[in-house]
Amino acid sequence: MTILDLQQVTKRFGTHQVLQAIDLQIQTPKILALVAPNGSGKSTLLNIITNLLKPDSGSVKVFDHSNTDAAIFKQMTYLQDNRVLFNDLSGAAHVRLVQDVYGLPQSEVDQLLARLDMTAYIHKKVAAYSLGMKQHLLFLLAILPKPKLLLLDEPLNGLDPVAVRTVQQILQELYQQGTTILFSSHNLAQIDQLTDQVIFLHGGQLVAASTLRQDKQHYDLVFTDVHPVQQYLAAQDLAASLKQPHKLSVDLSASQHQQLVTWTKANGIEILDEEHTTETTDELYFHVFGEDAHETL
Ligand SMILES: Nc1ncnc2c1ncn2[C@@H]1O[C@H](COP(=O)(O)OP(=O)(O)OP(=O)(O)O)[C@@H](O)[C@H]1O
Repeated sequence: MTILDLQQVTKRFGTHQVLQAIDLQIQTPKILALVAPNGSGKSTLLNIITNLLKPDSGSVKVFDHSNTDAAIFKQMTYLQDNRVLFNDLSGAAHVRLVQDVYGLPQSEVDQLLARLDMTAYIHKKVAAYSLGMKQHLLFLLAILPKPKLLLLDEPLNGLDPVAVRTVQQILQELYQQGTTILFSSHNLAQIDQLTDQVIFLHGGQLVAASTLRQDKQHYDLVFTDVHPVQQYLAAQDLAASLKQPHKLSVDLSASQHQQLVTWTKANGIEILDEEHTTETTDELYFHVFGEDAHETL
């Protein structure tokens, strides 16, 4: 069974092509982060998956059913932004609505209320909630049904560090119990704490960070003779920087690295030391979106 299957999904607002032929297949449970600058179409994509918005073309299937089939909502929940909450209702009233629909025992609700430290304000009206309190409530409502597919639009927004940790722990537990989690976030360090599976939405298309990570790694290399290596790398169009008299920093794919090793051996140059690091999501973000992204963060 395919958990999520998006085929050639497109969406345009006026002349703005927000999503261009998006394909995304999730076959096994995972935690997947959706990352892009503001206004790139993350919410649009999540809204299309949950059938709140119709794509211009393409198809969306959830657990092998069309996303227009209401039955999928027994297994899929969605944390949207807090405008979906009712200001005149208490948090408890929101919880009761979800509890009734999904037939959830009170003991489970109480346990989560305590864990999320919400008992002090759950009976107050949402109108009196802070941003963080609303975010807690949205998160609680989304996880209560123990969905098999959990979609979260910026779930860590407005949460203090303790709450971030609790939410991260709960998400990890859900994942370990078989839930697939697709969430958007701008906080790249928090993403790295949760998952190494990241997809960037760039120019209306999805780019998997894993392909970029596998593609290039950052190498610090110490050579017996650095000058010929600099010439070799320049001839390959690879930008290397000299860090110390014998040390070069360069981004290389696995095959480029192998070729360099072969070339140094053939030319009597020894690699005295080698360290390589995988790019963090933060580094990859700037790699994908460039400096323009800085202004939109
Ligand atoms: N209903 C709509 N009508 C017209 N334009 C829209 C509509 N909804 C979204 N857009 C536009 O589509 C683009 C993508 O918006 P979206 O909210 O999906 O981005 P996002 O990546 O979630 O942004 P953010 O990170 O700021 O939440 C934006 O340019 C936005 O102005």
